[in-house]
Amino acid sequence: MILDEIIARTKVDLERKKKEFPLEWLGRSLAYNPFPPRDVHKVLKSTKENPYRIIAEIKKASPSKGVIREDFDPLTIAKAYEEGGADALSILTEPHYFKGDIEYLTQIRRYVPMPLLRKDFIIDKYQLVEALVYGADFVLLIAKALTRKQLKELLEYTWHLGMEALVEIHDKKDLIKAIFAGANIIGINHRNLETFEMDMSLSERLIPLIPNSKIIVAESGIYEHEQVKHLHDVGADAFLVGEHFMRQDDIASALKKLKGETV
Ligand SMILES: O=P(O)(O)OC[C@@H](O)[C@@H](O)c1c[nH]c2ccccc12
Repeated sequence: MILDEIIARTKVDLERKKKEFPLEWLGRSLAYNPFPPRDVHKVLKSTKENPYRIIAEIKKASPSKGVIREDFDPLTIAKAYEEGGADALSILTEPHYFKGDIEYLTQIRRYVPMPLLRKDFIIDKYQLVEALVYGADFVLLIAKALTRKQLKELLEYTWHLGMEALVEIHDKKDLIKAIFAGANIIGINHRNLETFEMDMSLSERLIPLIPNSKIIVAESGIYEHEQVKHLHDVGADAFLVGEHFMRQDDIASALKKLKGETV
């Protein structure tokens, strides 16, 4: 199972990092944290003026597609996303399967003003402190990768650090976990992380079960404005889009088009 494999690899990396750079050291640098986390609720909640909130993803590769973008410069991509009007950015930091790098967070945070999501397989508080130190405003927590207790603990520690979390779900069981943990932002991933199968109707089936107060993010497999419109009609506030943008020459125009603007 690919999710288990990625998590096993993440654990190995984590043990190594904890030895090389213990949490106490990492925590110490926070006394001078130059990157205080910013509020993401306002940015992600759909409004009449700006109904389609876009979280634009920076991702070089994925386990299902291999390398998606050869000519990969995270800063150039971040600028194009800013120009296109992205509301937030999702930065893959997982190094082996997605060819990400935690340093991208800091580099991008210094370069563009949008809030940043650390997109990784978070299973330990250490990674949350790391996210904060490197400049993330919010983090991904995958319900399927965590027990109820772990999810709740990691979510509460995320808030303790002043950040927010996008809690990702793929079925009713995950949704119950997310609600139980108290998630404010719920992401519905149309892609099954264990089989890579896509189910674009998942949002319309799960959204009616989610309390109104939550911010809802539709994730994966989004490439055209019609989909965004439909997902917004069924209740999504924001849209997480990666591969479609990564395959464009003119990323800024693609983003505007996805929002339904004429370019
Ligand atoms: O590239 P896409 O199909 O637009 O999907 C983006 C994003 O949803 C996807 O990268 C993603 C969603 N959840 C994840 C969890 C881990 C890694 C990646 C993901």
